[in-house]
Amino acid sequence: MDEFGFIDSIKQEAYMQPSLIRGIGDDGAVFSSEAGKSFVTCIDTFVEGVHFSKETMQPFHVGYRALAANISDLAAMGAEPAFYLVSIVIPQSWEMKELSAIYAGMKELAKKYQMDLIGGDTVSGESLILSITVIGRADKGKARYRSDASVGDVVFVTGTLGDSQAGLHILTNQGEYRNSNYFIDRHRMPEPRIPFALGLKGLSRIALNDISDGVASETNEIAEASNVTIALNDEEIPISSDFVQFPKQLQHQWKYFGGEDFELLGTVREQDWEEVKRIAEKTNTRVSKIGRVTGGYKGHVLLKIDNKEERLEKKGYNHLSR
Ligand SMILES: Nc1ncnc2c1ncn2[C@@H]1O[C@H](COP(=O)(O)OP(=O)(O)OP(=O)(O)O)[C@@H](O)[C@H]1O
Ligand SMILES: Cc1ncc(C[n+]2csc(CCOP(=O)(O)O)c2C)c(N)n1
Ligand SMILES: [Mg+2]
Ligand SMILES: [Mg+2]
Ligand SMILES: [Mg+2]
Repeated sequence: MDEFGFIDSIKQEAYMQPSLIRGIGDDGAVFSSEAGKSFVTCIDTFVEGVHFSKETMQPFHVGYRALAANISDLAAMGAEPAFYLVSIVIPQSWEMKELSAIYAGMKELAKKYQMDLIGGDTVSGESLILSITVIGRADKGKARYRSDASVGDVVFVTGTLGDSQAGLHILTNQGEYRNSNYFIDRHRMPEPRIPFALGLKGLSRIALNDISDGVASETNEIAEASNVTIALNDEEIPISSDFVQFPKQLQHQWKYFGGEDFELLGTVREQDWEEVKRIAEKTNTRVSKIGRVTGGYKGHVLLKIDNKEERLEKKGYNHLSR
């Protein structure tokens, strides 16, 4: 199969989004804007040897995880997913059936959110790289920013933290672990929190960020963007029941600095916290209050742990720490 045959093979037979005018097959895709809506776009890249290896993921997971990370950014912006474009760099060593499986992984998740694949690019290269652009829409004035935290807000997080790195650890280390499939799935097939994020549309103000690099890094991002201090409480950080089987030091490392959990971190007014809990229940999403926004130092995160309060540094997965 050549480049054009490949493009034909990944093309959807029918599109789901009514605003799409022209999808795959021309120099660009065309879709119409909608009254009262703003577009939101995000791009993230997924690289063999950096984000995955043949040891940690099957081709299906590669596609699923790469698109999930992008949809998670749409959730963090309060946007409803609509379209995606995929740029793929393909090494000689990857077979056509593996490439089809990558697209099957993306398609499974795309179908869930009625997203259409409307374009991309195909080139050969040395390692497998997927770069995905997603396009979503938010009601005008309702995109959610990292800069919207205010003193007095409740800080919350969805799901449990550290599971993805526990899964990666299981996949790359020998050993017997309880519930290993749960942790492996959390690493390979994270669930973007779209229903929860869209359920919060009614709130007048909420700061949101998604956890790709670890809650320490993302909490610092909100604190910096909003010019506030955020105080977290270690005892309130949610972990899954079998997370305690790992050494204490690894638990600490993974939940604060591990990343790839793709949970949402947010801050809301105290009086809106009940509504957040109601929407979480309605959308089957676990949510936990983990701290408070306070005044004082601007752009700092403090962590109460073992009866001490210390600074939680903006450390975590960083591609350019050299
Ligand atoms: N190479 C780049 N060129 C232009 N803008 C960039 C580049 N890299 C990042 N950005 C922009 O910087 C901001 C922060 O991006 P960042 O990638 O840190 O966020 P994220 O996608 O939520 O996190 P992650 O990549 O860890 O999932 C975004 O506005 C992003 O578009
Ligand atoms: C084989 C293998 N080795 C290491 C890791 C760990 N890892 C890679 S990227 C990243 C942060 C998120 O990246 P980004 O900021 O690009 O979203 C993390 C925690 C992995 N997933 N697979
Ligand atoms: Mg990014
Ligand atoms: Mg993000
Ligand atoms: Mg990152």
